[in-house]
Amino acid sequence: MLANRHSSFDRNPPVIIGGFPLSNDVLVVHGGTPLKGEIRVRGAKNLVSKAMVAAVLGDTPSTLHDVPAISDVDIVRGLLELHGVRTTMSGDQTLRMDPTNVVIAGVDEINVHAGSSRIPILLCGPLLHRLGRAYIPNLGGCNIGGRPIDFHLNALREFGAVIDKQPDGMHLSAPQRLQGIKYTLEYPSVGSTEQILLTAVLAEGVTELRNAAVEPEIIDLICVLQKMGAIIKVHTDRVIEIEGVDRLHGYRHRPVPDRIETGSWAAAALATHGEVFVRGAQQADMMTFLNVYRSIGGAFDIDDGPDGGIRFWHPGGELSPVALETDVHPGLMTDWQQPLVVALTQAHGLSIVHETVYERRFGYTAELRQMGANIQLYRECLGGTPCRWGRRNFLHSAVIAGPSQLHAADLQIPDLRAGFSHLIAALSAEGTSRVFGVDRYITRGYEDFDAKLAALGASVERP
Ligand SMILES: CC(=O)N[C@H]1[C@@H](OP(=O)(O)OP(=O)(O)OC[C@H]2O[C@@H](n3ccc(=O)[nH]c3=O)[C@H](O)[C@@H]2O)O[C@H](CO)[C@@H](O)[C@@H]1O
Ligand SMILES: C=C(OP(=O)(O)O)C(=O)O
Repeated sequence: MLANRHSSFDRNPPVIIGGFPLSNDVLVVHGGTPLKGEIRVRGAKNLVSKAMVAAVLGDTPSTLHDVPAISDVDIVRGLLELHGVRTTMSGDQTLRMDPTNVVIAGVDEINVHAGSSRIPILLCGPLLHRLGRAYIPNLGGCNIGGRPIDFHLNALREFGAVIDKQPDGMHLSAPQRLQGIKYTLEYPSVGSTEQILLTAVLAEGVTELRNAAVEPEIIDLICVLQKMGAIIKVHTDRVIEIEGVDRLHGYRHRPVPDRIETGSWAAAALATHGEVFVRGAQQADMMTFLNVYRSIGGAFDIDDGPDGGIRFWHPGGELSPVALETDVHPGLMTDWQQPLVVALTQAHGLSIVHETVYERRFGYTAELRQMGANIQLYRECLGGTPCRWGRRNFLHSAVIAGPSQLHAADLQIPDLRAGFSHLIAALSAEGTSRVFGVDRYITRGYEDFDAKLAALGASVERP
């Protein structure tokens, strides 16, 4: 039985007294110690889970190396198993997936995964191709905005899928082989681009996708699909062309490293005046982050030899304020925003952060304010570019006045990256904080973070 902390939590919510769950899902953090040492990042959460879904498209087994031990991987593994894909994980975190006998899973079994992650919707195309029908439970993922799935559903309908939306999930069928489409995304959504890729590769004819997302994890998914036998051309200006083929086989793949985890530890090094070597991190996909890091006053050094990585540190002196906008790739990734904001509470002056990808990704700043940070939220687009959330009553711009001496607090984590940013804040604050919800949220995307914190000399304990 695979671990699924989310669904078991959802079915058996802990007793809550005084606003905090009474469980051992808490990390006690004695702040004030600079993080110093080395940790390793594995394959990116946002590629590994999609590559696992891609394995369903093949008619022979696939092997994925360097899979992180995170709960999102457990969830997708559980979903694949329910669909008859046999999975085995070896000691070095290599995952083998055998999709020879894909079956339709029971609705009740699948609903155990309702609300657990965003990944189930990506199974639509692969299951429709393999079985002619699919059942997709309601999605989960971080609560950072409305996160509609209209682009996914519109595209699937154009491919020829019939969709029956029910309160507890979606039943889909493909009365005949899905057909290639010409589709323009309203916004370069990562998930919708992956949906279209995973559906188009086995559809009949050519699919032309315009305004596609081109995040490094998407390019890596295209590499996976190409290894499986797909024909995919990435043109300039966000145009992707997919020539449908009749069959795909298994793949063997080593994923791109997790650039979000890398950025998170980098921000932690800066906020705690520390020095962290992130083994496995690669420069190319971190370029935008590295520019921002340097502008703030952080230092880094790149070792691009075999088994190299990136060393991040606070070089001493004052950190500088910056004006940032999150954006689709190659812009500054939204998932870096939350850890970076904690580092910006230590910069001297006013920083501006305009979140243009999600409309509600600043909720976590309430706890930072409680710790002494000076952060004001605004409905206006404070960056250079008006975004989709301007004039629509969303607090999606932040002004951070620093530096602030953070002090300890009890913190309730609201989502994955916010959780890591709360952890960074607690590590850099004076005194002892309790961070609640670490197992529920942080394990979604950070492998073995207790051990990594210990390796970096953090003073943390489990009560
Ligand atoms: C598992 C995974 O890979 N998650 C990542 C993925 O999320 P995810 O794939 O869910 O994010 P999207 O890129 O799809 O979402 C971006 C924006 O598009 C909107 N949208 C999306 C789909 C749709 O049908 N309609 C619509 O309006 C969303 O509400 C959001 O405002 O990309 C995000 C943007 O890089 C990252 O923050 C997430 O970490
Ligand atoms: C938003 C994130 O993930 P998800 O899309 O899985 O909720 C994230 O990884 O920060």
